Amino acid sequence: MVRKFFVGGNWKCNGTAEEVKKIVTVLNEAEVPSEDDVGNGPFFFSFAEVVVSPPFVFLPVVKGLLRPDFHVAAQNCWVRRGGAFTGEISAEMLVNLGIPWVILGHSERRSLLNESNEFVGDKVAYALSLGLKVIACVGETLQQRESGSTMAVVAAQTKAIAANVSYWDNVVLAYEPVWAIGTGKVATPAQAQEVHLELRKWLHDNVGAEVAASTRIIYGGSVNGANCKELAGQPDVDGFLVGGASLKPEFIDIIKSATVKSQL
Ligand SMILES: O=C(CO)COP(=O)(O)O
Repeated sequence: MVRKFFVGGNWKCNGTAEEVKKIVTVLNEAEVPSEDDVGNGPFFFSFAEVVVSPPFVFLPVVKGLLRPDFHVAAQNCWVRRGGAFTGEISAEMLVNLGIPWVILGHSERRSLLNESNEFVGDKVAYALSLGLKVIACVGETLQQRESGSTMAVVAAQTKAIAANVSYWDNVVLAYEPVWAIGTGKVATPAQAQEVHLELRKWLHDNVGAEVAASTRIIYGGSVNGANCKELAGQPDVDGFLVGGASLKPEFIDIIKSATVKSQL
């Protein structure tokens, strides 16, 4: 089963107009492997799908300047049709601007803005209904991990997402343990693989074998240029959602870790 390696850069609430242009220049000048470089391994992985997610206000400029083989994502969108919702950005607006992807259910929104599993599920449903592709995030807190409830937590989050998906080709599942986000404390490759495998089993048992085999499950949480290769070597890690390091030139090294798949 071909699962194209996926590397997302979540810029979060960072950057000035000048800084954003500089990051785009670095991305545009990067030499990244072609499909030929990585497409001949036993799993026929082709070169990574790269999606960067600037803050809303920079989306048009980034989309306008970014190389055509990389794409952009919004970091959120409103749960239903736009209207009298001050401060919100609707899925219709993203479609209107030609933004193909949206990140939904990020842990920072779940914890800081109280987004529940159901609310995230409703957002997923609405975004998908308009043809947007969704990076849907799940992940446990340190307390949940230490109390042994990691799988129960991510399964409940995934269930609320899955209940709203009928076409899985437009969904990437991002496993982002909260304790690893922005902390410099990355999950070990074994810890990441363990949860990714469980998530794939969950998809197998609750959605179907084909969806489980074809859906990209990506890891996020303190991924950097130094740890990405070992993580990418895990069989059920299909790419990354990168925060801090996506603002730096080492993001290119993370993209290049896609080549690890062809060497497995
Ligand atoms: O939240 C993340 C990506 O969505 C991960 O952030 P860091 O890579 O900064 O830990």
